Amino acid sequence: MINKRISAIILSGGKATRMGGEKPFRKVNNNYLIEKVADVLHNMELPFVVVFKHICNSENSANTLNKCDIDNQIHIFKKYNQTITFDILYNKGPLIGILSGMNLIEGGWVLILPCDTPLISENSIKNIINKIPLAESNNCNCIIPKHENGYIEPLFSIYHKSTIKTLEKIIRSSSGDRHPAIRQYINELNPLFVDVNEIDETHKSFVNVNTHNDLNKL
Ligand SMILES: Nc1nc2c(ncn2[C@@H]2O[C@H](COP(=O)(O)OP(=O)(O)OP(=O)(O)O)[C@@H](O)[C@H]2O)c(=O)[nH]1
Repeated sequence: MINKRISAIILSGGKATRMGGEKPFRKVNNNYLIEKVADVLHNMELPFVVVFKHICNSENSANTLNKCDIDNQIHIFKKYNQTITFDILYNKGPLIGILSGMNLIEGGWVLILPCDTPLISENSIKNIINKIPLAESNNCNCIIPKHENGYIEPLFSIYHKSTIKTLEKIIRSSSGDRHPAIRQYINELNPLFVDVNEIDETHKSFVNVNTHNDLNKL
């Protein structure tokens, strides 16, 4: 049984422009893409919040979710019996997804996962969660996998709920159409960077699906 101080957020919004939209509900074999990630969390008995895109499909608030979106979202709610929610702002990128999910989580550590990593393994999640005691003893408030070349995996990371104030500040100060940068969030935190090989030596858990070609290769 996983410690209840840990919850997860599955980021399931975004425009998915490279895929032509609707990334969470693209079919992989007989499952939706998002179910690959949700199944792993479900098997681990980790509570989670799924954050879908803002209920308006455009700046025009009259253009809201269609029936198919809603049916798919209800399917996820019924299948896992976990909270589903929506971005509180339109088109602001993954940070608004994290904030929208964190708003519904009482406290503790929050594992952030994208919906588009169908090769994610239970072991990789256990490995990052096992870094929490080290983060706590070093007063770190997030745990971020890092590759040898310096590339980081901020959407397969753990953040402490106490970082929500920093997140709100960054989102509030962002302007125009540009998405607030996740790097800016991390720069204001005290991260524990961990070698990706300690999380998943195959790196498969970090492989994300962006195009139809990526989907066909699975
Ligand atoms: N809730 C939420 N999730 C997002 C948002 N933007 C991206 N994501 C999620 O973050 C993960 C990585 O997304 P990307 O592939 O970088 O962006 P995308 O918008 O899905 O796709 P592209 O438009 O092709 O870049 C995916 O799981 C997305 O569902 C957002 O604005 N809100």
